[in-house]
Amino acid sequence: MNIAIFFGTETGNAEMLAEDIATELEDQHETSVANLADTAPDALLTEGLNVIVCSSYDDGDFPASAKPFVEKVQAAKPDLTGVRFAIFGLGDSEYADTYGFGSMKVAELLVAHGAEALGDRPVHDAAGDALPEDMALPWLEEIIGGLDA
Ligand SMILES: Cc1cc2nc3c(=O)[nH]c(=O)nc-3n(C[C@H](O)[C@H](O)[C@H](O)COP(=O)(O)O)c2cc1C
Repeated sequence: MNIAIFFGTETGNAEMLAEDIATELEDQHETSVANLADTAPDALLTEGLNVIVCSSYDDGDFPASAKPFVEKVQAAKPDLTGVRFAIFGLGDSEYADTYGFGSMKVAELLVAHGAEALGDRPVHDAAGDALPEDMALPWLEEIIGGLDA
């Protein structure tokens, strides 16, 4: 399957996780990794799966590298019908009022333009003990397994 992995980051954690996901999947799938900052809305796959890894910043805002993509979607208002995506958030529960809001807002934006969200939207908590890859890889394998079935 073609799997395009996109990351929205401020300080690099989402990029590291995106690379880890690609490394894990590349034996069995065609994978690519791209920064949302360099991504146009029409780069989202309509065949295969889009995986988005996105952190949260400031008051539940998008991280810096996601902002250009969000602005492009808001300006172009693309029809994203046929685009399927799975999204994984990075956050910190110390920001209790805006925990995981960056990934939530990206998901809402894509769905508002017709894309389909697959699975739930886990959020890795930087204040917790779990490693992001230990959460993200089983989550994604389950989603991919559902598509292969
Ligand atoms: C200044 C600042 C603001 C943050 N704001 C939020 C927030 O509103 N909500 C949240 O869930 N996490 C917030 N975080 C936590 C980050 O999303 C988390 O550390 C994440 O792992 C960063 O990933 P990145 O390096 O890919 O940007 C904030 C972190 C910093 C340093």
